[in-house]
Amino acid sequence: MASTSEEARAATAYMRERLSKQGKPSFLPPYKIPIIDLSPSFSQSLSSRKAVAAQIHSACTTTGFFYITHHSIPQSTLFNTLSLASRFFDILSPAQKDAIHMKNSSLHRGYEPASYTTIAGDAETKEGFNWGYEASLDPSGGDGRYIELDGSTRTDANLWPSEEDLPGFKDGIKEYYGAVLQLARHLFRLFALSLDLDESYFDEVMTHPGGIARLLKYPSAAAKNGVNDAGGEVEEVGLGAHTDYECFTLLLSSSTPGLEILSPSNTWIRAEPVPDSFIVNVADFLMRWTNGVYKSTIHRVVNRSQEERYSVPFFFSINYDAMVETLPTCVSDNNPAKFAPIKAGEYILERLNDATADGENGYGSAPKS
Ligand SMILES: O=C(O)CCC(=O)C(=O)O
Ligand SMILES: [Fe+2]
Repeated sequence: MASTSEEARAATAYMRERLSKQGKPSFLPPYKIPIIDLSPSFSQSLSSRKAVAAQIHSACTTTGFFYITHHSIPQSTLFNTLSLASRFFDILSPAQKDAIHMKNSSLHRGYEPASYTTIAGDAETKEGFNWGYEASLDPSGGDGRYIELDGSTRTDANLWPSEEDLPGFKDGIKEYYGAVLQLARHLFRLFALSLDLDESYFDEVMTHPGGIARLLKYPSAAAKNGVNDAGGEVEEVGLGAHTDYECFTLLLSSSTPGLEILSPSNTWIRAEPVPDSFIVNVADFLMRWTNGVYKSTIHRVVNRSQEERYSVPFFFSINYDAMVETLPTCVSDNNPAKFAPIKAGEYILERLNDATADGENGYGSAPKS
């Protein structure tokens, strides 16, 4: 079995190979991203919950991406969160942003200017702000045992703008983060059912879970696009092609499209925004944990519209100190366990470091120079 760093390198090589075959963007719908109505998952009836789990299983073994609707987070919370994102980027001055710059964080937290990351040598257009789990943001209060990606017990990793600079920001973040964290826990119980495991199978590894979230702003195409030598439009990539590293991502976005998914035939498919939904995608740690049964799909963001795009991804991980081995229901004679047991935090940190080492994008992206 490969070592963790060999695995990280293999993941990067896999993505390069796929991208070398990519076709022109294709916006025909040969590949449909399913929409799953979560309402029955809140029912007392196990068979209703299992029916939702079956849809999750089908999506995770094919597209690796799905939308969820009727997820229980009020529309007003979604709206307020996207407003927080626009306030953060538009109100804070360059000096106020610089005071919480990601360069001051060993754990990739804080403000990330567009120029901070590159994709194939060009700056990505997105601006970001990253933060992670704090027990004070967890409606369950946590279990007092949170550890950081680097194994430390520090509680000061996040870099927040001051209340004076951005009144109400931290309270708004707390409301959103708490809601999305509880939704992720609910979803992970459905994931357990979807994998033929007891519904409570993952409960003990989500008591102090890793959960990085980001605010992202992608400027409009009008603000960014130039014209190339042949007179065609130059397309600027907002966020380069990547897979996510954790268990799964819950993505909230404004109504401006931009997210694209690499289909099995290596064409880019647009994920059109669905009102009041989240997009959920399987990430690499869960793909590994399920022995490759659940698919972590390559995606990127290109804002081709005349409007800005705002998005707020939440990357749900289990407790970073949890040791996992391949799920028993994902191993068979035809599909023997491919991966060695591993600690969640160790895997994610290795992937972040690998992304940093080769100077490419991804959460934890490398500085440009
Ligand atoms: O902004 C988006 O729509 C996607 C963001 C994303 O893929 C990421 O941050 O990993
Ligand atoms: Fe992503």
